This record gives sequence, structure tokens and C-alpha cells, in this order.
Amino acid sequence: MLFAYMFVDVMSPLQSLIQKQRGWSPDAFGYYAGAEYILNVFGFLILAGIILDKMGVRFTGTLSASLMVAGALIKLYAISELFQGTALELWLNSWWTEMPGSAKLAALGFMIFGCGCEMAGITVSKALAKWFEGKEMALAMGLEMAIARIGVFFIFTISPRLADSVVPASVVVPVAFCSALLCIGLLAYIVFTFMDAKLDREMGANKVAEAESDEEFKLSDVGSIFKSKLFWIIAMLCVLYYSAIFPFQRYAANMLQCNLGISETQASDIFRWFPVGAAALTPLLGYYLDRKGKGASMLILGAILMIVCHLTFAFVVPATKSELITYSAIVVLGISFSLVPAALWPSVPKIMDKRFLGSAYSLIFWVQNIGLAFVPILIGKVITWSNPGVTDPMQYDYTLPMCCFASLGVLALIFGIILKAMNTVHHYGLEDPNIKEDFEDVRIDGEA
Ligand SMILES: NCCCC[C@H](NC(=O)[C@@H](N)CC(=O)O)C(=O)O
Repeated sequence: MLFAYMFVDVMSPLQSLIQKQRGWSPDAFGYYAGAEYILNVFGFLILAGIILDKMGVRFTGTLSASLMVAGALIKLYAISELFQGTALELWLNSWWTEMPGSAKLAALGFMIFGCGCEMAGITVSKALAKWFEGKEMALAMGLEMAIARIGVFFIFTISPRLADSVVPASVVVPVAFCSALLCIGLLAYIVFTFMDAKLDREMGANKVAEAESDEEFKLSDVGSIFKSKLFWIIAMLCVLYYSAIFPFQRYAANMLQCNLGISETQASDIFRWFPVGAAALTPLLGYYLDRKGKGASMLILGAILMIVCHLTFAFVVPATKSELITYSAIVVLGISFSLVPAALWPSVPKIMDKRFLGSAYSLIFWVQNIGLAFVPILIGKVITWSNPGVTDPMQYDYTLPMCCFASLGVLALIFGIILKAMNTVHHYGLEDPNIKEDFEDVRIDGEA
């Protein structure tokens, strides 16, 4: 997941460079960024859930890592000099001219990568549930997310520097670097499959068979989950919150460049503290949640902090051009991005029957991916629409796009409040600690 998250954001600090080098407009960049989720939205994630439950974590993880490598190599080829001037590029340039051929092929590669990445996300959740069942699952999930966030910090640090390491600067170097890391990630997962097989042997064949059948994906379960009000509240909170974080991450470096009048590298150097804050706090909050609970309250606080930060980027940072305010907002956003993920993902097993868990995660990811696919496109359009005639990528006014992100936060907050109110009435246990021996929870059993 570390290398996957690095690949996801390798181009984020290079928006203005790719615009200069390959002619990708903000719209084209938005389409490219949204492409990661398109196939997942059109049902791949549901299929991924079925594959996961039928074939298990070893096969699915290896398949997902292979898909990531294949998608990365296509994207690398698309942005490389090798692709320039080929018949394929000429053909791709000949239709939907707003989107350069290199952006179209890179988007295709990113789509394939995205299938692998999301499939890996649900596989890792299921593997963690298997390895840490009855133990400190929130801490384990928090650590997994923390490692991924460190990858984002690292890539925001090195991506612009790798791009500048050649003359003229090139987006190819960082993308090639991350593609190589993904190959190492595939090898690492293959090593994990041997460890997992050993765990199965230790657990004993009977227990494994029982565990597998407990979590088997049944198509009728999808209907039960979709009929659940609670599922929709969690899924809406998830899609709204994450749509104001991950798409923002794609535009953040350019937003800081435009607001503060700084270089790509300086902007990335400021923004990289966002995932660091999240990486430091998420496992601590997971540890706290395991012992003390307060999950629903953490979701509400996380949404409030995010709204404050996005409004600060919209109005205060451009007016003051203060680096101190910018850094403070970045750190507070990092705190928000610890509170919500640390509370959200370990809450799912509290409200979903174990039988539904794999499908529940894949369906929440599916709803989330709809937002992650379309919000970057929407933001690209809002940037273009609110900046008529602006061609210099350093001169965009980000007020309206940041207000859009803040509005998503307001909606997420409303769902967080509804969730907490429902928890108070129905006692789902969302405010309770995870580790509690006589814990009696109320779960969706297919009739909710
Ligand atoms: N085991 C993974 C838990 C989810 C972590 C979560 N990631 C996602 O929700 C992804 N679907 C997002 C993406 O597609 O980029 C996170 O907080 O990173």
C-alpha cells in the first residue's frame, strides 16, 4: 500500500510541469485524475469483492499488485518520449482534442492501476481482519494507513526533485521510479502469500474453512446492505469526506503555488506535512479507539476541522499569503485526516454482520469511488470556469474550488451528526471501545 499510495500521487506536485510539457489543461488533468476510479465505479469493485471472497487474500492480493504494475507501465509509456509521435499518439490526438493523446493513454493506465489499487485496499482490510481478529484491529488498520501516508509524504518530497534531476525537467523520472517500486511491492506481496499460507496451516484447516464460509460473498447480501439506512449514512459520510481529501491532494500543490506565488518544489515541501500529521496520529487514535471508543464523535470533529481548513485555504491564505497560517491549516487538516479514517474503517465491523464484512467494505469503497472519480473532474471544470482566460498555471484563483471542497465537508458533517444521533437511539456501539470482553453489539443482520 505504501508504494501504491506513492504512485497515486506521483503526478500531483507536477501539474504545472505536465501542462507545460505535454499540454494537459486543468480539465485534462482532472479527467486523468478521475480515471483511476472509473472502472471501479462501473462495477469492478463489486467484482473485486466477489473475487476476494471466492479466491482469498493470497490470489486477490497478487492479482491486484499485478494490475497495479501493468497500469503503471502503461502510464509510464504514455508520458514518455517513446510515445511521442507514434501512430497511436496521432490517433489519440485526433479525437476529443481537449484531452491530449498522452493524457488519454495515461488515464487508461491509471484506470487499470486504480482497479488494482482499490482491490488491494479491500484485500488488505480483509487480511488485517483475518490476522488481527479479536486483537487490536483499529491499531493495525491505523498503522497500515500511516505507512501509506508516509508514502504520500515521501512522494511529495521527492517527485518534484526527481523531475528536476534531469535537464530539461521531466515527469518521466518520478513515474519510472514509482513504477519500479510497484514491482518491488508485487514481490513483497508474493512473500506475504507464503506467510499467510503458514498462518492458515497454524490455524488449522477446519478453522480456515469456517472463516472462509463465514465471509463468503453472496449476491443477496448486496441487496440487504443496500437496504440498510446505516450503510448509506456511513457510505455517504465516507464518500463526502474522502472526496474533499484525495481530490484536494491532487490540486493542493498547485493551489499553494497560486496562492503563495511559490515554486512547485516549495509548494510540495509545505503540503507534504499533511500526510505526515495523519501518519503520526492515525495509529495513536486507533489505539485510543480500541480502548476508549468515541468513534462517532471523532468522525464529527474530523469533518469540522476539514471545513475550517478548506475555508482557510479559500479565503485566509490568499489574503494574507502567510506561510504560518498555511502550515497551521495543513497540520490541522492532517489531524482531521487521522480522526476520520481511524474511526471510520474499524467502525464497519461494529455495524455489519461478519458475514457481510467483505462485501460491506467493497460496497463502501464502491460508493466512495464514485465521488473520487467525479470530484476531480468537477474541480478541474470549476478551476477553468472560475478562471476565464487564465493560461498561466501559476495564476489560478482557487477560491471557488476550495469552497466546493468545504461544502463537501459540511455535508459529511451532517451525516456524521445523523450517525451519532442514530447511535444514541439504537446503541450500535460506535462510541464504545473495540476491546471489551462482554461487548454486546447491534449489527445489521440483513433485515435492517
Ligand atoms: N485498508 C484500507 C482502508 C482504507 C484506507 C483509505 N483508503 C481508501 O478509502 C481508498 N479507497 C482511497 C483510494 O482509493 O485512494 C485511506 O484512508 O487511505
